[in-house]
Amino acid sequence: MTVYKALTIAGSDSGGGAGIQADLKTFQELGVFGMSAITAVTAQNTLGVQGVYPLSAEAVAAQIESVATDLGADAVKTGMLFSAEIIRTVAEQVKKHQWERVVVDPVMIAKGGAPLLQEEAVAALKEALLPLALVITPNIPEAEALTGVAIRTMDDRREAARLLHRMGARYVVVKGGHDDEGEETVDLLYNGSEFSYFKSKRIDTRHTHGTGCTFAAAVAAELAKGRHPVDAVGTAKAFVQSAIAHPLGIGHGHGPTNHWAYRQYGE
Ligand SMILES: Nc1ncnc2c1ncn2[C@@H]1O[C@H](COP(=O)(O)OP(=O)(O)O)[C@@H](O)[C@H]1O
Ligand SMILES: Cc1ncc(COP(=O)(O)OP(=O)(O)O)c(N)n1
Repeated sequence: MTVYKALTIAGSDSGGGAGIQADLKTFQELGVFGMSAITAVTAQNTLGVQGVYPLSAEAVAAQIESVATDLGADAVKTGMLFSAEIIRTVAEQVKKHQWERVVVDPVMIAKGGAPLLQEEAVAALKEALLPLALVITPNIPEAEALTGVAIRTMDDRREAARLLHRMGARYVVVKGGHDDEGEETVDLLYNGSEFSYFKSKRIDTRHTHGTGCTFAAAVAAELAKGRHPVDAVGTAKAFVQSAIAHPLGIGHGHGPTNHWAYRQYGE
């Protein structure tokens, strides 16, 4: 039996909806063995982020080395990286282990407004990590912060995607969850020459905590199995749609998505 393996390098969400926890659940649901290197511990629940406790860059590097030198990884996903120092360490590790199937989810701010990346670390993300990404998955505010383009229209999104591709990411997905106009959510994908659009019915719900992590983790899981990035994005869109459409209804705020919905109910 071939065992496909994916490594997530991200923050821990004690509430289980986002971060490392969302990534590992998604890997498992898509039939991929999940491994983790934790960058920061957050005290977090459906009401917000109550605390952020970063690990040292040395601790992050040690976790990655442990995975790389024994188990290996077919794909790698990065999420909350918190500081420029951790970003540079992760970039060095990606290069050292010659990982190519790398998904960079440039996590900056939680939906409730809590910062998960220091402001001065945005430059390091652009310079050190973005050029190593096979797929980058910013939401609209993250694409704006990385490119300086104010995104109001689909044309603006295409412009931001072109710039992100020019910075070195081979496939750019500018997700549409924050564009609350229209009946559909549209994720735009750019491969350097053409655009494709992944559309689904917009679900009217407040239970969207962790959608971005779940989406990027699903892309990484599919890449780990050897899928083409475009097919991986298609599966990720269907996975997250099902996870939002079948909410668990837990917690008192913005609840987590349902990571087993895709397996249980399909798309
Ligand atoms: N209300 C919604 N209905 C359907 N899909 C959604 C909804 N909100 C977000 N999504 C999808 O969830 C994924 C994450 O989107 P987004 O909210 O833009 O990212 P983030 O969680 O990083 O802010 C995308 O595939 C997006 O299309
Ligand atoms: C530890 C941790 N990492 C990432 C996030 C952001 O997750 P995201 O999928 O963008 O979902 P929201 O926080 O925006 O609901 C996080 N919250 N915690």
